[in-house]
Amino acid sequence: MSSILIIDDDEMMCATLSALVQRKGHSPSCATTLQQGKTLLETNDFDIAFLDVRMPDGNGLELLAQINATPSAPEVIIITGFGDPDGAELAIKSGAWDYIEKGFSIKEITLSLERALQYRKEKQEVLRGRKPIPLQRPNIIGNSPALSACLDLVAQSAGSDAHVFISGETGTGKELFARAVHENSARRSESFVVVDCTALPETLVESLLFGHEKGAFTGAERSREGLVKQAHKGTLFLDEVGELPMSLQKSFLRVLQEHRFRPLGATREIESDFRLIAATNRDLDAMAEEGSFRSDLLFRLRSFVIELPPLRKRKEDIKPLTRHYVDRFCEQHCSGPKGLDTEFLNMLMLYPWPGNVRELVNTLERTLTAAQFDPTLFPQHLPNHIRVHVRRAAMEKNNSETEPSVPAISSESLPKLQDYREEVLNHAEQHYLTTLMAKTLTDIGLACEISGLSQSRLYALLKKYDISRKG
Ligand SMILES: Nc1ncnc2c1ncn2[C@@H]1O[C@H](COP(=O)(O)OP(=O)(O)OP(=O)(O)O)[C@@H](O)[C@H]1O
Repeated sequence: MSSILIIDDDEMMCATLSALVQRKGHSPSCATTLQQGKTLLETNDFDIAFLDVRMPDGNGLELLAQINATPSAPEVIIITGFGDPDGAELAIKSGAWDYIEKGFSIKEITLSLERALQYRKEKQEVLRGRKPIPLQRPNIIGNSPALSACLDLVAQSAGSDAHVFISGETGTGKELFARAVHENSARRSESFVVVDCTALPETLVESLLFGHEKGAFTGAERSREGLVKQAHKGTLFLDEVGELPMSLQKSFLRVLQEHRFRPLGATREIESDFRLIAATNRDLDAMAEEGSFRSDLLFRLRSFVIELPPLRKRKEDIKPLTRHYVDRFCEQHCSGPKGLDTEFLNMLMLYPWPGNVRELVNTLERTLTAAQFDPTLFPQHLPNHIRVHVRRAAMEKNNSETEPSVPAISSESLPKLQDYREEVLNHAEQHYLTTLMAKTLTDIGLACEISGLSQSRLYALLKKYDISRKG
């Protein structure tokens, strides 16, 4: 039996919800003001709290933080005004478990309550710390604090059946982590079904996801099981969920809530008990704000969030990743092990890797092709664009550290104007030439073209100021 708190100033609503809660075998308590609710929360433990937004003594959402801070921290189901478009958004942003509009049906509220209770039960099982199972992470390389925090989340999610939402830039390992969640869950022996939402053809999307009966549409010569059904008892991985067509988001939300759907042309609904993992590299909050992604679906997807950091924010992982992939490629090509020069590793550390781990892996493969039989990898084996980027960034940094300032003079010992002018000129010339060499990466032809200097004059000036002609 669970304890349910109902905070609503409408006494009829309190009575209706209490009766429903009792019928389901739980114990209800009612509060008709926020203050009463607070007092009950201080003296009792609750599993679920129904919370009305508009209360006579304030806004219910303001109580959310306090509810979360109580020892029992019940899951909160917000009751929003009927047709209040901001209600759902506010509830989502305030961190409630669910929201429901006034005027709800008994079926809706029962479903919401049951799901919240199921979620709480699973969460508590995880928190109670059933014997920790060692995490399976065969293909995930790296031990940086940022990556380890994500692996901790994989371990936590392993003990529950909550939907998982993985965000991160392209190539950060979202699919790899989705597989790790599946491999560590109780569903590991069932299928892991990948749906790439960018590759779903608009016209076939429904039939691909939900399946169809023979003759459901022209060309449907045989009935076909959809991807959602194929994930029965296993995991459904929706990659790039931000690309899910708007037309399908509503029906998918329903499938997510009820785990039932009707294949095209079928007369009866079928069931699929899948766990959902969704991934994206897009800003779904911004998409929800501009109306291209349903905020209620986003709310459902985000039961358990893993945010993968970009590689540039966990540079400690670059070295073990490099060692792992270089060894792997050498083994695949039977070329014997290769050493890694310190400068080579330094250069990898200095590059920002906009394509993240995928870009690093591809780069290493290209590098090994360039290195052929050389036993050690040096910066020279790296693709040009990486060396150019790193060198340029270093030179620009040096340069910005030596920004020119007008040479100082004092009123007591003023130099002759001609001497001072020459000193300022030398100073400016030196700065110009250092910047020129950094910009052109010491390409003398290009430097002459930009500066308008002849090659011999340029050389003379570089010599005068002791500026290197080599990068
Ligand atoms: N921590 C890691 N250890 C080892 N390999 C990794 C790691 N992270 C990513 N990779 C590798 O990088 C490549 C890209 O990973 P993955 O496809 O999982 O990224 P993604 O975030 O799903 O990319 P996208 O957003 O473009 O779909 C894969 O080859 C994957 O094996």
